[in-house]
Amino acid sequence: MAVTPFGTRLATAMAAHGPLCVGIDPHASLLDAWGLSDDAEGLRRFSLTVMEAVAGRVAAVKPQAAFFERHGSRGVAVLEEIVAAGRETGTLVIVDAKRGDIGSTMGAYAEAFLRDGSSLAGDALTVSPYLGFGSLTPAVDLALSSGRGLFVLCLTSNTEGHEVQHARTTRGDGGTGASVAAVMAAHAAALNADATPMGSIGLVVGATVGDAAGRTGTDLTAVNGPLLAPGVGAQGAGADELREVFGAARGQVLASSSRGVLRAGPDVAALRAAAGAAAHEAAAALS
Ligand SMILES: O=C(O)c1cc(=O)[nH]c(=O)n1[C@@H]1O[C@H](COP(=O)(O)O)[C@@H](O)[C@H]1O
Repeated sequence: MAVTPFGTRLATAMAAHGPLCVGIDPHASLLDAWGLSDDAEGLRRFSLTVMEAVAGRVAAVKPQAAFFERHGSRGVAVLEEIVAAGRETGTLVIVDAKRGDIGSTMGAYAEAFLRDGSSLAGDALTVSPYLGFGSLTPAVDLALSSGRGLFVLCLTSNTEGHEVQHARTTRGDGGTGASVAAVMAAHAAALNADATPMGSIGLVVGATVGDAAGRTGTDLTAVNGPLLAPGVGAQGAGADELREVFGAARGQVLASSSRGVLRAGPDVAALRAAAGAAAHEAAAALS
């Protein structure tokens, strides 16, 4: 039986629950604020509480791998539990591991995060294209053949990203070419061509980047794939910023908030209310 592509599954989830992804970022300070120990057991209780609050109620969750890896193998086992919980509850899981390496090694990362049967394989993976977009080919191939997706870093929410992402490439004749971000977006657009309602190769474009897409000549409307927008909430972006950054591309935006929602915990009802409010705000901003 043919698998349903990630882009289709995400579009359905966004239509049902609104354009919000809840980031699961168990910072040591949040574990402490929730009265949990900074160890694998605290991490597990934190993460399962977030899933209890939002699973089946938001379009996606995005566990940030570093916060699990810092607890060693027991932390990674908790990440596996979250991936399994997503599958059981029908909640899309974007594993935010930001992998990127030479193609032969990228193949192994793809096997870990995108292969059917791998305990770390959610529905999509964040990847870094800064070893060259072509180095991601093994991940692109496995994602597309398994009905999974990728979110390729394009214009990240941190200001340090400019020196790489806003830099101009050199044309064959030696003249100044497109920006690096625009080149990454064009690669994604090519992979998503003809997909409906949208393709499975998304981009990460921070909600904090202001008019960066325009300044770098990055055509977000042409991507025809999901645009993951972290930076909502704790990094200061809200409805106005989402509208400014995405303009006519706003229909494909999945706004992402971690601490802005997680700070409402550990009470499940309060977490659920915070996620609902964030989803409502994102929907209003992006409609
Ligand atoms: O890929 C990401 O998710 C990401 C890209 C980016 O440009 N900026 C960014 O903040 N993120 C992630 O999004 C989350 C933001 O968390 P909050 O600032 O707490 O909402 C973190 O897990 C970041 O690693």
